Amino acid sequence: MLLAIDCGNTNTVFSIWDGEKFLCTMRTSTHHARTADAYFTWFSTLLEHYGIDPEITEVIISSTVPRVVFNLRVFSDQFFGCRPLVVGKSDCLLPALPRVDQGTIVGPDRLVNTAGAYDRHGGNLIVVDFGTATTFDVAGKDGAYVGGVIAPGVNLSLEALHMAAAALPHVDITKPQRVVGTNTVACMQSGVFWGYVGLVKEICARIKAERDQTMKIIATGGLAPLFAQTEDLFDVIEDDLTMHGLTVIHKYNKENAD
Ligand SMILES: Nc1ncnc2c1ncn2[C@@H]1O[C@H](COP(=O)(O)OP(=O)(O)O)[C@@H](O)[C@H]1O
Ligand SMILES: CC(C)(COP(=O)(O)O)[C@@H](O)C(=O)NCCC(=O)O
Ligand SMILES: [K+]
Repeated sequence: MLLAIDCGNTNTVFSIWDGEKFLCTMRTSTHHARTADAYFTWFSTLLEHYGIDPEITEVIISSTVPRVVFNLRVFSDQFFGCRPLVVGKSDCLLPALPRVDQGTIVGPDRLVNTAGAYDRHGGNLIVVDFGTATTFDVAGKDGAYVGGVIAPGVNLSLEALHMAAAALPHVDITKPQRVVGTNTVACMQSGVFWGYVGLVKEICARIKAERDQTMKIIATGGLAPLFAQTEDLFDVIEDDLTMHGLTVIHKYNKENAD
């Protein structure tokens, strides 16, 4: 079985893929100093809780935080006796090569999102991922990553207000009832929520105009459903898109290994 690990700047998600479906998904905060032993203690406790005893023989990792890869490699080697495939490393093949400026290192999560979305929907796509950053990943007709947009994440924006302004509290995002807030929290939520609705609409419209294409918009990340509540921002929401992309890349590497 395959263990797929998606490490973002905030959370690290582990999913076990039995070849047909995900058996379980587990989430922990991203912390580069977490040791292989600590991962295993957490991992095996949750497996026991779910009553799953999978035989993991392969591991694939996508990490936007380079430093965590070391301990995840040790985890993989020590507990499953295998060398993980790490997206973005030269020995990890991609179904389609990114078309970006020479020397640019694309976030592996964005390459994985693009591969996962292309596998499900074909080409000409915009993937909107509400993570620590909000990213727009554009897939060309052949499924290659052809560039995108990086904007501050929703929670990061709220946190930045709190950090920089003495009178602004820590606030969780929610859809405000009205645009005009009548208290500080409502004003902040309005600014970020409606600001993001506008940001998503404008960026997607401009991408479509620039590429002169109709493009399907796929949203992923925990906050995608919140933004879908209001307007028709996305064609589809898929919370398992990054994990699906990892299985696609893993399969491609197995089939094309020499
Ligand atoms: N279902 C959810 N509801 C509210 N906030 C969420 C949800 N899922 C994730 N978040 C928040 O969204 C932000 C990004 O999380 P995540 O998607 O895990 O980011 P990353 O992939 O960059 O680690 C974090 O601040 C996280 O707490
Ligand atoms: C843009 C990102 C910070 C998003 O990371 P995330 O929100 O998933 O933690 C990550 O994809 C990254 O570090 N990218 C490198 C630069 C690039 O993709 O062009
Ligand atoms: K992400």
